[in-house]
Amino acid sequence: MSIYQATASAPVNIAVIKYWGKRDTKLILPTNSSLSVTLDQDHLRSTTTSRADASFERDQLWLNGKEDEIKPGGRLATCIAEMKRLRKETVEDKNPEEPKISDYKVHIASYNNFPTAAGLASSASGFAALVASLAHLYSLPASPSVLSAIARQGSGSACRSLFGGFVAWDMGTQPNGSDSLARQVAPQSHWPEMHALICVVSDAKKGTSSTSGMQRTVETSALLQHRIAHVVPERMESISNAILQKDFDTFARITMKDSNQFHAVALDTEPPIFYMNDVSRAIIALVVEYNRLSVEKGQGYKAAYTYDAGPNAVIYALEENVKEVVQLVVSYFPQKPEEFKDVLGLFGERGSLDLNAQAKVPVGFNEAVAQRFEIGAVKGLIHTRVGDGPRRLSDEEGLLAAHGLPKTLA
Ligand SMILES: Nc1ncnc2c1ncn2[C@@H]1O[C@H](COP(=O)(O)OP(=O)(O)OP(=O)(O)O)[C@@H](O)[C@H]1O
Ligand SMILES: C[C@@](O)(CCOP(=O)(O)OP(=O)(O)O)CC(=O)O
Repeated sequence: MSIYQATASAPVNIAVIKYWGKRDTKLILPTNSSLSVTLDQDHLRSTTTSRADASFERDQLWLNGKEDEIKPGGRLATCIAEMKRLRKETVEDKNPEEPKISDYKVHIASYNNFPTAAGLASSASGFAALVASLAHLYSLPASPSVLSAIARQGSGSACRSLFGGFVAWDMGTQPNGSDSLARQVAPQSHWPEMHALICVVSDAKKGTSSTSGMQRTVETSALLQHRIAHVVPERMESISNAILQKDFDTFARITMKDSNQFHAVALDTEPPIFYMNDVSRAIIALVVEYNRLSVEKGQGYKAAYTYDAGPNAVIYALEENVKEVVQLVVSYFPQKPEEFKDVLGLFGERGSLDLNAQAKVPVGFNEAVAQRFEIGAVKGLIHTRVGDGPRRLSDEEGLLAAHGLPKTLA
């Protein structure tokens, strides 16, 4: 008897032009286009196994070993139903020899190798991995662009995780969402020197979810309307060009301005929404001073901070400058030795990184721009880089056991 099963992993993406606001909350159609960098799934990823079987009684999903309810009409149910529809229409109806597995219920097990719902974009990698694994299970001829329209209905930002590299989500104009799709601006190989340092300020579940926060902004913020009409269209074009020309200075300026404006529209919401805290703002001060010094030396901007709907910072920097940026952050936010994940081996045997440094800042750096914090203010640093899109994994890497329940429950 055949086993119909597939496993895929998908990356996280962190936007540099932020998506914030929906014009259609059911189809998840945004009020502005957005653009992100896909991060390397060697470090942060969601892995999902899907299986279809005639014996299954209902669609079920386990996230990190715990069953997550698939609410009728909810986002998970919509994505699964859309994938079954694609299987039926593009495979089974066209070829009667194909098994009618779109009629079977599915069991899905997923695992995030980083904190879920902590502002580290788990919904993005999660829905991208879900859609990618179902696409393999159903042997769909669908392109990443078609799949992006389905992942979008799980979580808007998830549509961008269907591609590697630098990815735009074009807002589209059609009421049915047919042109609200992700598109690759440049592949990972175009600018592999683009690295990212994630400063984990908090890995707790956040107070105001992106979904409810952005709707409140749409309903109450006049500044958001200005952003949508007059700011984002031009920024989308300028940052795409900066990426194509590998112009880090322009990339950094736009990235930081857009993060600032996103948090300004959050503050302009009624009641106001605050996602950043004192630690977030101190990291901004460090990056600003670091760039000031670099511009003074005639070298342009060398680091760019960005914050999503939470206090964690993501700092983009070119590979050649990452060591300096890490050292700077660690000088103000000392780390426990085990909490700096030097996954790319930047510091060898940690020879040149002083995890408790008091004053390891570049010459000329104004140390008064921020106070020095205690161990634990930044709970960990994750160094990663631009990465590729979803990957199909082997059956050995599957998360479901023979009986169709997660291996972790077996
Ligand atoms: N691997 C996964 N498979 C399916 N769904 C997932 C997966 N990971 C996360 N999700 C869904 O995404 C939700 C978390 O999304 P939420 O937007 O609250 O947090 P986040 O994605 O970490 O933060 P943000 O999107 O603001 O950066 C989870 O509660 C779950 O419903
Ligand atoms: C600040 C953001 O990270 C907001 C992400 O919002 P979500 O994609 O999580 O929202 P829903 O579509 O309601 O699921 C910016 C971005 O990723 O572009």
